Amino acid sequence: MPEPRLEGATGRFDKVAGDTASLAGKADGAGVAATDVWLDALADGLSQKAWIELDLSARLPVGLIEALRNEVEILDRTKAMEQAGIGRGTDLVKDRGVRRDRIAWMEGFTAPQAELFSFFEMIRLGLNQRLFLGLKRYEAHYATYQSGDFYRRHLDSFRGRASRVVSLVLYLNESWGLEDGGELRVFDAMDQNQVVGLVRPEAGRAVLFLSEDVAHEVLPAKRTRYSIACWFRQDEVPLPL
Ligand SMILES: O=C(O)CCC(=O)C(=O)O
Ligand SMILES: [Fe+2]
Repeated sequence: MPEPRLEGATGRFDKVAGDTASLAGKADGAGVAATDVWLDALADGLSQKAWIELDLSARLPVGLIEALRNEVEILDRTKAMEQAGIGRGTDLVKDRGVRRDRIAWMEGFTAPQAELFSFFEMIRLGLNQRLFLGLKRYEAHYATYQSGDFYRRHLDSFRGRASRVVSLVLYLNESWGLEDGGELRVFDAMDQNQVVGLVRPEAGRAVLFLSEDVAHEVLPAKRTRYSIACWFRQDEVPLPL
């Protein structure tokens, strides 16, 4: 019975679905229904194969990707980005043999970040409603990989920690060619030696995957590569990853 389910979905979702519709420039019922169908596809992708590749360029407000790229370019140029590590707090290890990117955590205060955060919030609620994941919040950072930088194969979360549950990576790079390298290599959730995807970090492309199950790796970039990584988490306060 699809109708009652959809009605229930939009009912519980009113505020967020409304935000999304206005983000997409259509505040009508069709916009809300289209968002529901899209969220269904995300949930299906995660539950069936643990990861999904997306094109968010038409889903995000016009100009947002460019505005975010401008922000990260400024952060990068002003040396406001810090060497990324592995782990958190006292467990944080900065190992340049594993990852070489630099990051800047997002606070959501600038207009582009606030718009992006309302989009993340819509995804958080949409996934909770469909997959009962109990995602309480999300955290996000910009990342820059300079030419030669990489991030070796890893999982974003360790099983059983109930911390990072769903990962989302959004790319911000215009005209990224094959010769630019820097693809995200995605491994099978069941067999970490089997490559199941190679995602070019082109502006508007994104990947969504289960943080505990899907190993992935950033191949060496051959020019500066900008992205945003976001993690939807089950814990209220940051626990070690
Ligand atoms: O930028 C990417 O493609 C993935 C980054 C990543 O795996 C991470 O930050 O954990
Ligand atoms: Fe990762």
